[in-house]
Amino acid sequence: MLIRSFKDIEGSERDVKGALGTWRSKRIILADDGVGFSLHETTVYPGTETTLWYKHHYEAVLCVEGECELTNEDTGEVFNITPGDMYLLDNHDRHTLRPKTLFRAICVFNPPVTGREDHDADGAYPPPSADA
Ligand SMILES: CC(=O)NCC[C@H](N)C(=O)O
Repeated sequence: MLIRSFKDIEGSERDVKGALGTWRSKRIILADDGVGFSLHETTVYPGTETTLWYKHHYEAVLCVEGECELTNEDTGEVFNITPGDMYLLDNHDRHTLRPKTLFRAICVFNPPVTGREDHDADGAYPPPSADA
C-alpha cells in the first residue's frame, strides 16, 4: 500500500504547469508506480482556451470544482461541465476547454503519464516509450 498527499507534491517535479499557461497538473500516481494508469489533479484557468488531442492516451476527467465549456472538435458538440460531471476521451477526441471559472478536475490517464509531459503543437503528449 502507498499513501501520498497532494501537499507533498506542490512545487515538486510532479507539479507541472503547461507552457501555454492555461493549466496546472499535480500528478500523484505516475507510470513508475507500476499500476497501469496515472492520476492527476488538474486546474484550468478561467478565460483561457486550450485545445487538446490525446492521440496516444485515454483520459477520464471528473470535475470537482468550477464550470467549463467543453467542445468536441470532432463532432462540434458543446457541453457545460460542472462538479460531478465526468467526460471520457474514449475516441482520442480532439477537444477544447474554455473554463468560465477556475476549473478543477481529477484526471486518469491510460497509458500512464511518466512525469513532466506537456502538450505538443497538436495538444498531444508523446507516446510511452517502448521501455516504459
Ligand atoms: C483537462 C486536461 O486534460 N488538462 C490538461 C492537463 C492534463 N489533465 C494533465 O493532468 O496532464
